[in-house]
Amino acid sequence: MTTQKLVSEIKRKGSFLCIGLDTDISKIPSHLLQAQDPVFEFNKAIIDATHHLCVAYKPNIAFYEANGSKGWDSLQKTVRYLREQYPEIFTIADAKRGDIGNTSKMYAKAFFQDLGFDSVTVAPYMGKDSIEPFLTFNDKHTILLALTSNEGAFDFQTRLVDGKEVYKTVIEVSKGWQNSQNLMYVVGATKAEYLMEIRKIIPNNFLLVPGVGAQGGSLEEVCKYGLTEDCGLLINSSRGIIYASSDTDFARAASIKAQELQTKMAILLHDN
Ligand SMILES: O=C(O)c1cc(=O)[nH]c(=O)n1[C@@H]1O[C@H](COP(=O)(O)O)[C@@H](O)[C@H]1O
Repeated sequence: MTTQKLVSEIKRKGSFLCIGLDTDISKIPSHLLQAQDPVFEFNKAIIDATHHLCVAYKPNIAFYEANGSKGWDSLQKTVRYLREQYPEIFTIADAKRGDIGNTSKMYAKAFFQDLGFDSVTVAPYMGKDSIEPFLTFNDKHTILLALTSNEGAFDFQTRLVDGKEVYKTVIEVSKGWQNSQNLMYVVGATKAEYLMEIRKIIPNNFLLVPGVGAQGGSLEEVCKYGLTEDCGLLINSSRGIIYASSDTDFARAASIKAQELQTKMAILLHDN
């Protein structure tokens, strides 16, 4: 999907919500466990109930890999379902990959070609040649971890090296790579106070912002410095939406939570 198309969907829906499909088999309502593929049935119900309120879904690959080949099957079915039923939705493989060039080439093939995701999250630690294979795909997006939402972000990312925070160096250097127009960046909602500085370096790039809801980040705080003319934000919530209820009404409960965020987003977009 092109960035232009993503922006037009954001404007059309009045939403920059990304729903995280961190589908944990141990948290799925018990009535679904008799289904042949409970994870897919859960995802399908969540998607059907919320697709009009969000612009993106982000399956976290760990939750699927943890179920072995069955998990990979559930993932494949989920992405196929999204592409066929809701082709206007932006899909994110939250895989946090990145390796030497020929290995990254295989990761890029797996997520962009085989599974058909629009984007994938990658870790910048191994540098340019570990990211370039992802960037060569047209109309696919590589989402680089910049400043993450967790406490461990302070271990390396905010450390000064040659007088500059490591996360700033990651953003500045990656901006110079070939096909860097295909880059988006992860900035945790719990780190909203850093966004003014980040926007000075990348005034327009899209940011994937996880950490509202369960991790305590604030939507309003993120928007204060993160919003751009073209929105420039995808705000993710996973547990706060998909586990709003553990009963038979789980999909409806998820749509109520998504609606709460979408309503706030529509106002923020309007006032921007
Ligand atoms: O890359 C991510 O999506 C990510 C980066 C980050 O800095 N923090 C973070 O929480 N995430 C992911 O975003 C999701 C957050 O889930 P909730 O805290 O349940 O909303 C999880 O899938 C995390 O793996």
